[in-house]
Amino acid sequence: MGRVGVLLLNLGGPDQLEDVGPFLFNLFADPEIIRIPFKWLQRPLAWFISTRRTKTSQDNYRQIGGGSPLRRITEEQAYALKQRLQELGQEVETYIGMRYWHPFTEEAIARIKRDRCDRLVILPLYPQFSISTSGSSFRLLQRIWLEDPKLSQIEYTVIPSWYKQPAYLQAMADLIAQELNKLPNPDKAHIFFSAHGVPRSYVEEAGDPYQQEIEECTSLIMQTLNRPNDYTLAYQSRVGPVEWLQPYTEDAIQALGAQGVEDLVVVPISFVSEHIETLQEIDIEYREVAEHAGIHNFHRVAAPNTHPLFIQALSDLVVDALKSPSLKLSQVTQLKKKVKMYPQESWQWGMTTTAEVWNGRIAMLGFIALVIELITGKGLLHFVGIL
Ligand SMILES: C=CC1=C(C)c2cc3[nH]c(cc4nc(cc5[nH]c(cc1n2)c(C)c5CCC(=O)O)C(CCC(=O)O)=C4C)c(C)c3C=C
Ligand SMILES: [Fe+2]
Ligand SMILES: [Fe+2]
Repeated sequence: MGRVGVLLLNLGGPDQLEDVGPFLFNLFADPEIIRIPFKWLQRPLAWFISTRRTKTSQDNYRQIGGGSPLRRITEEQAYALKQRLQELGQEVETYIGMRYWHPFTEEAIARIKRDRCDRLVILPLYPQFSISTSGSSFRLLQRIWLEDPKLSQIEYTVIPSWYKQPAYLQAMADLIAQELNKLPNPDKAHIFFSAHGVPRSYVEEAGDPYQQEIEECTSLIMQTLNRPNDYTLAYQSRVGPVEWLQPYTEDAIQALGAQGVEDLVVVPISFVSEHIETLQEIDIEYREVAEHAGIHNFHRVAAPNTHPLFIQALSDLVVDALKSPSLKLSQVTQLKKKVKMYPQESWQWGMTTTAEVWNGRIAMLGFIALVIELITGKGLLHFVGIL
């Protein structure tokens, strides 16, 4: 079979407080994260938003020890996966390609070339597909492949999403059961799935399958868990002025408090490692929301991290991918049906209707921003919540 590599894709996170600004710049400079129809505006806007957001974001990272644990945990997962595959008689080398921070995807590809891999399995560490996560990484890889003809020698296959994988569902069910079993009356607890949100337009206009995959994943986990508990699904981490998938986690927690729920068991559902959204947003911010809503027993289910069943899930995915016909990066968007990656075909240079509408919107926004800033001394983005 030759040399086999497994490329694990993830978002990346700042290792220390000084990294927060440049990390945020990389994130907002990604057109799959902020969709604007003018390429030239992307980087100035990314610079503007990241500069203004850095302090708030640093305060959050300070609360979890001054940096993201994502790199360390992803390295542990990569190591455990390699060990397990070795036990199964499958020698592989694992590589980590982060989208917005070290080790960058480009660095991983350089190592893959240096090691002369003949076969490569591309495995995003996101169980569900979203344009903003796996989609963005696939897009970047497609560009890297186009720019480097040598890469065409590597026989690769992509795993687009894997939220139905049985060992993954069992790992999630086991982690939930562990938390429920700590309670005096486990059946009474309300299980609260908190998924990372995306803007509603991703699903409704761009055809992102994310919401459907999250919903299906949640019910599959509940079936696997096989307990009588009530459950809710809500979406966290909204940023910016537009509407995101609803219900929002904070609203749903308040509604449950008003209904008299006393025990809440929160399950982070779109990530497979601890990071700022679990350690800070859920454990600190949403715990406080729950407390105010009268829910005093707030519990959080651990992320899969290196749970043996989760590592088994990853290794099963790799073994299956090596046996199946290969799936190319260009085939993923077709497979995910009508997903429209940025830039959408209708967005062209010149005076197209879309460009005209956007020119008008931007001019109007600039004017409103100026008036607000003159009256209040604060910029518009402060009010729309992005800063
Ligand atoms: C499935 C997971 C994720 C989706 C979907 C997603 C979409 C998405 N995110 C932003 C903006 C931000 N994300 C930030 C951090 C962050 N996001 C994810 C995962 C998903 N994002 C993770 C795992 C992390 C944390 C990494 C870490 O440091 O541990 C941040 C930075 C943190 C902050 O300032 O709040 C921003 C900003 C958008 C706009 C978006 C969809 C369009
Ligand atoms: Fe995010
Ligand atoms: Fe957040």
